[in-house]
This record gives sequence, C-alpha cells and structure tokens, in this order.
Amino acid sequence: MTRRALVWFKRDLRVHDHAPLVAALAHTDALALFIIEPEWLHSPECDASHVDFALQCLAELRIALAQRGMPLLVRVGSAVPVLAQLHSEVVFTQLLSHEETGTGWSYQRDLQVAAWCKSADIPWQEFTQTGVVRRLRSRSGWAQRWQARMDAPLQLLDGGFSPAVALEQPELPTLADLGMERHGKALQAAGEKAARRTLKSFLQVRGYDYRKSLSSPLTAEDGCSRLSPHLAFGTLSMRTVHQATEVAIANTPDREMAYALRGFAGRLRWHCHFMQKLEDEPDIEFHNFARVCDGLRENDFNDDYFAAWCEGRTGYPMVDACMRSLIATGWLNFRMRAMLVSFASYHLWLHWRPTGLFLARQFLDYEPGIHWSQMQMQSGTTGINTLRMYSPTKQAQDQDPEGLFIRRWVPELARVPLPYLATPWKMDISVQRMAGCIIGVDYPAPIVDDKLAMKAAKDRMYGLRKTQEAREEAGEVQAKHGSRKSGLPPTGQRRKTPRRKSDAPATPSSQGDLFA
Ligand SMILES: Cc1cc2nc3c(=O)[nH]c(=O)nc-3n(C[C@H](O)[C@H](O)[C@H](O)COP(=O)(O)OP(=O)(O)OC[C@H]3O[C@@H](n4cnc5c(N)ncnc54)[C@H](O)[C@@H]3O)c2cc1C
Repeated sequence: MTRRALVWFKRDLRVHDHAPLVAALAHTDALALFIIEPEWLHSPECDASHVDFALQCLAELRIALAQRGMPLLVRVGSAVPVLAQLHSEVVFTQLLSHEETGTGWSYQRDLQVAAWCKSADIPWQEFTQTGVVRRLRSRSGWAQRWQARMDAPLQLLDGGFSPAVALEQPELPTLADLGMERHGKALQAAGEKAARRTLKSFLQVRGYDYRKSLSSPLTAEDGCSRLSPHLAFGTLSMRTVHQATEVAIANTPDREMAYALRGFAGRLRWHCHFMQKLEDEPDIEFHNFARVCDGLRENDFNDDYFAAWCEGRTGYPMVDACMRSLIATGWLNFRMRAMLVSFASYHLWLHWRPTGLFLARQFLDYEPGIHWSQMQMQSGTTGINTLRMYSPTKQAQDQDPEGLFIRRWVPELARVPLPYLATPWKMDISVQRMAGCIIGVDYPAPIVDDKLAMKAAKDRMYGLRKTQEAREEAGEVQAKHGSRKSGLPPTGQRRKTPRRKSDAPATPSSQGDLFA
C-alpha cells in the first residue's frame, strides 16, 4: 500500500528545520497543504497585512517545495471539510504538522481535526517547534527544557520526495479573491530567504548596538533584529535563530558584539515563556490573569478616547507618532508598544481587550501568547508584575530628544520648536501661529491631563493590589505562570529592598521583570 504523507503547513512557512517535512521523507510519497481558513480571515485579530504576508511566504515556499518534488496545495475553507475533500481526491495515510499555540478558534479547529482523523483512521503526528510544552504540570525546570529543545539538532531535509500524484495547483488567491481590501502598510520583506537575510545582517552587523538601540523607536528600527514576523509566520524556526546566535557569539572576536548578542539571546526565550502562558491558560485571551481585576475597567469604556488612540490623535505627540508609525509599517519596538498600552489602559482607562484586538491587527508579528500576556502585563491585570505607567512626555524627551521621530510621523508638528514638541499645548498662541499649528485646530489638545490621569490610575491600581484578595491571588498566578528565575517575591508585591547596583539587569528597566 502507498504510504502517503500530508504535511499541513500552518505557522511554519519554511523548508529549513521543519520536522514534519523530514518525517514525510519516510513515506512512499508526500504532498503539502496550507489552508486559508475563514475562521482566521474573519477573526477580529486578522488584518489584510497578515494575509498578504502569508501569501508572499507561500509563493516562495511553493517553489522551494516543488524543487524537492513536493506539491503545495493552497485551499480555502474550514480545515475539516478541506481535509476530507482532499482525502477523497488523494488518499493520504498520515497527517503531519507542527503544534500550534493559538487563540480559541485554532484550538477548536485542532480538536475537530483530531476527531476527524480518528474517525477516518488517519494518524496525526504533531511536532514541537518552539519551547512551549503541552500539558505542562509545573513551571519548574521549564528553562532547562527550553534549552534542550533549542540545542537539539536542526531538522534538515536530506534529499527530495518521490513525486506524488499529479494534482491541479491553481494560482494562489489574491487579497481581493479572499474578499479583503488592500492594507496600505509598508511591510518587511516576506519569505524564508528574507528571514535568513534578516538574521544574517543582524548577527553580523546590525546587532552591534542592540542593547543601546532597543528603547528608542528611531534606533530600534534597525538595531533590533526585526525577526518577529518571521518567527510568527515560521519562516525561521526559533531553534535556527538560537543556534545561529550562539555560533555568532562564539565566533566573534569583538567583545562588544558578543555582549550585544548575549542580550538578544536572552530575549529569545521570552518568546516561548509568554506563549507558554496562553498554552497553560487559554482563557487569558479574554479574561484577566488576576480575576480580582474583573470589573476594573469593563464599564468605563470611552469610545471617543478609543477612537482618538487608534487614529493617533490623542494630543500627546509621542503616543500619536508611535501609533501612526505602527499603522504605516506594522512594527514598533517593545518600549513604545508598552507605552501605547500604558496610555490606553491607565491614562484613558480602556479595557485591554478592544485595544489588544486593534493592536493585534496592526502588529505584523501578532503572536497570540506573547500579545495577550503583554497586553495584560502592561495593563496591570496579571496581578504579579510591577505596575509600569509611562509618561508620554518623558518618553518623548528620553527616546526622541531631538524630535526626529515625532516630526516624521506627526507632520502637523513639523515646525513646532523643539522645547514644545513633546508638549505642544504649552505654546502660547503667537508661537502656535509661527509654527503653523493651532492647538485644537491643526493638532488636538491633550484628551486627558497626564498627571491627573496617572494619579487616578495609580490610586485605583495600588488600592486594589493592597487588598488581601489581590495578594492571595497574586501568589497563585505567580505559582502557575511566573518564571522560577524572576526573583520576584511570590506575592508579586513591589520589591521592598532596592536591587544592588551590581545585580541590576543590563536591559532597560521596562523589561526587567518580564519573566514574572
Ligand atoms: C503590548 C505588547 C504586545 C506585543 N505583542 C507581540 C506580538 O504579538 N508578537 C511578538 O513577537 N512580540 C510582541 N511583543 C514583544 C516585543 O515588542 C516584540 O517581540 C519585539 O518588539 C519584536 O521586534 P524584534 O523581533 O526586532 O525584537 P528583538 O528585540 O530583536 O527580539 C528578538 C525576538 O525576541 C522575542 N522578544 C523580544 N522581546 C520580547 C518580549 N518583550 N516579549 C516576548 N518576546 C520578546 C521576540 O520573539 C523577538 O522577535 C509585544 C510587546 C508588547 C508590549
């Protein structure tokens, strides 16, 4: 009997280090499938930019697989009917794929596929591709397991496939075919080749100033790795990035470069650390980690504030510049993402779910496990992390001291004198006229008062955290989700004794307790 494998590509659009592809070699022949699922297209997190990027990756992948004798079918529909239809056309005897840690719809889809495979008597083998551990009982020992997986040999194809049955492979659909409008974002280059180029340029050249470049949106654009969309769509495996980084550190004669790359290497495990939280508690997509926070913001949602934040017209130049830059490019550095969420959650007191959905659509690298954990962390609803409230004027002064970023993305402020650029509402009317920017006409007045809004948010958040209920629950959240390396007190309360200077993390403080 012909043993035919079907390799189901999901968020792993590559050939290099692809365990299901390697497993398929053991079969008589094999074919590959990518399913464009309506559940994905219609999910509130999905944006045309995500689909566009995936289609570009698929075009390249189809060629790369064809060169190895494997046809890649791309079909539109829900997973079970697509698999059943394909099975009626070409009987396949095994389904191979990577594990996925996704949101609710993809989890439900996997349950349905598992049931269908069982009823059709088709074994479905899933392979790991990140450090996420399924059915994890305890976080103890997690970091060692991550290390072991990442150090394991890469899964590389040795040889090609015997040609499978001839099947029609229609052209890939366009966004219009899928009923989606053009997105207008200037995206990073897609595909496995671009991913490898990006990794190489970072490890050889761009990474040099990594630690210094992280926080400012001006320097981070080039100084960060920019690998996140490639990790999200799987055009690079985490193992490839980890191993290439270790080799680069070992081989560079430059101590500065090695130091920079060690900072980067540490962040790679955060990727999986955050994804593990969603794997362990899928509900965090919808519900507060700390249920004591339920009701905190739900009834206070201000639609006008939300619209102003989404459109980058809050009257705070750094917030507006970051939002407009994100909307135009699909990427923003960590610190500025954190500031956008802090402003929405504390200054504007907006619940993290609608703001998180909006940001998920903007981020080309949308990765559910990282995203929803970070949304909650920056909104103070994990119950365990230090509360971080960013002043947008201080961030402008610290991260954009010459005003280049603000002037680039908020052209209304292009002629505003530097001393007023972070606080344009402080210009008197004659300066406004000279700058060609009348506040309230050409550029909005601040929608809330920075200091008053921060004070109100602090009172509410610290008031809640002091309660016995909050303290008890923080212990539970820490036990379930906290890294054993975080060093935080188990209750997640503020650290009483300051760190000694020599203990201080070399990374910016905003990420200091990320592992919690
Ligand atoms: C509210 C919010 C939402 C976020 N949503 C996402 C998301 O959907 N997808 C996503 O990949 N990242 C997300 N991040 C984390 C971080 O901002 C991005 O990983 C980073 O900016 C991506 O750029 P880079 O690849 O150049 O990062 P680099 O600094 O070069 O880091 C390399 C890789 O390390 C991992 N990493 C770095 N920082 C973090 C972090 N703080 N948490 C988890 N992993 C990290 C990522 O995989 C990243 O690609 C979010 C952060 C915040 C504050």
